Amino acid sequence: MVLSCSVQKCENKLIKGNGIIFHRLPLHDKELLKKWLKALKIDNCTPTKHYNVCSEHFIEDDYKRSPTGVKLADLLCSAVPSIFSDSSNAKQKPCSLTNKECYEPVCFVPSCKTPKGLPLYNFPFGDKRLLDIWAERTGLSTMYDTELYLTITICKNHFHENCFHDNSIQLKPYAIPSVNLIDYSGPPDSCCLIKSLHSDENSVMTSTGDRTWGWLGSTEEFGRPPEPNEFIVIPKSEIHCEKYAGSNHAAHCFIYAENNERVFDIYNPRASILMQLRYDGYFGFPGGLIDAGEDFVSAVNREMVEEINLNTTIHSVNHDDHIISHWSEKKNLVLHFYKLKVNMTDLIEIERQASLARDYGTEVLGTIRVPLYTLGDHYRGFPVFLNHNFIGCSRDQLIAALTSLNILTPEEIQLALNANSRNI
Ligand SMILES: O=c1[nH]cnc2c1ncn2[C@H]1C[C@H](O)[C@@H](COP(=O)(O)OP(=O)(O)O)O1
Repeated sequence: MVLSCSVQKCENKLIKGNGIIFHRLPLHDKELLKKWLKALKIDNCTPTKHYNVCSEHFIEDDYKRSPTGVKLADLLCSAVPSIFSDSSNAKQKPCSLTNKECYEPVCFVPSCKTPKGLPLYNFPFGDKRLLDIWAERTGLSTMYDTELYLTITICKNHFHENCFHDNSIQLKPYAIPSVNLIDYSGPPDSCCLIKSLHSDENSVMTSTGDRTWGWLGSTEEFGRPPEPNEFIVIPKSEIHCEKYAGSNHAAHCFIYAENNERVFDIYNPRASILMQLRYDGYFGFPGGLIDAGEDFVSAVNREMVEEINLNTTIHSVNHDDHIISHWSEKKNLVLHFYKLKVNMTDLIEIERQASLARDYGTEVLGTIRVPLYTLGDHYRGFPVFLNHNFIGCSRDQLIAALTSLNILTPEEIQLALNANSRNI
């Protein structure tokens, strides 16, 4: 069905490139709605969201402007339609959005002077959440029917180079604009890795074109077994530097409590540390990928709510809790690691709450404690644990945290690393 203007005698329709856009009745604002209904002479009807008023019924001044004065597609919150074919009081020129400063074939972004011939991209009108991010970053309201975005384009100059398939102008599936935008000043993003964006499971492919991964598709390569020395430590002072701006980032957390209560009457556990069994069979820490526009600390706190149901009003991580960051050039992935110290009573409560988490049973198959002691054969206990499979650089993170927090001495760690089942 073609969207058309509901105003009497107006025959405007949504046609790509005609520059006419449509507005719904302001159903959320009673006072304003009354004014619209009166102006539209429909105050005796029940207003519905299917009533559309085209831009021909508004004056220029009804529209918002960017800081540089370019007219936007968004109405001011006081705007009321006032131009009708039988109207005698139309003092100003009607808003004809066909003018070239905003609409095709130019880039929608305010103040962008698209050089001729630069590729233009349509808004992702098929994906509501992705659309919201594009809209927020370009200063466009998402109040409209998504069809309206067909008339608006954004040029190549607003995407980081990592948003494109190799040597092409084809955008990757979850690319988001992040460059040269007045309404966005965060780091340049390559791709938006918000899981819930992956709405059409079957269409999500891995980088090798395999369609069997559902919404894991776009991130599955991060979980591939690392090559020796693939992850290198990056100095704290460099984690925000330009070099890593186009990388994907993830943040995970070392939750621990001091615990010297003897196990089996003999072993001192030193500390209780939480790790988790992941959906892919690896051990890892709670945490995850950083969403577009999110900072590392907010991301790790959010992920801990999703994965272990952490009550972040009681326990949360802040910037000072950073332990270490690693980078894999091959995966274009930066992994940040934080600490969260709690007392034993709280740690037990965190374990209890974990089974109520949103991701429990799907991404997370259980919370575990790391055995830090070594049994009488010098192998079972911590050495065996270190021989399991760990995701990403989580084994290195575990060792870095144990060392930097003085939970085990470097010698104790080395002993465990050297311990070998062949010696028993
Ligand atoms: O605990 C970890 N330590 C270091 N790297 C990790 C850890 N867990 C995962 N990773 C790596 C490898 C993963 O593919 C990416 C993304 O993390 P993940 O937790 O899987 O992210 P989501 O929950 O899917 O957002 O980081």
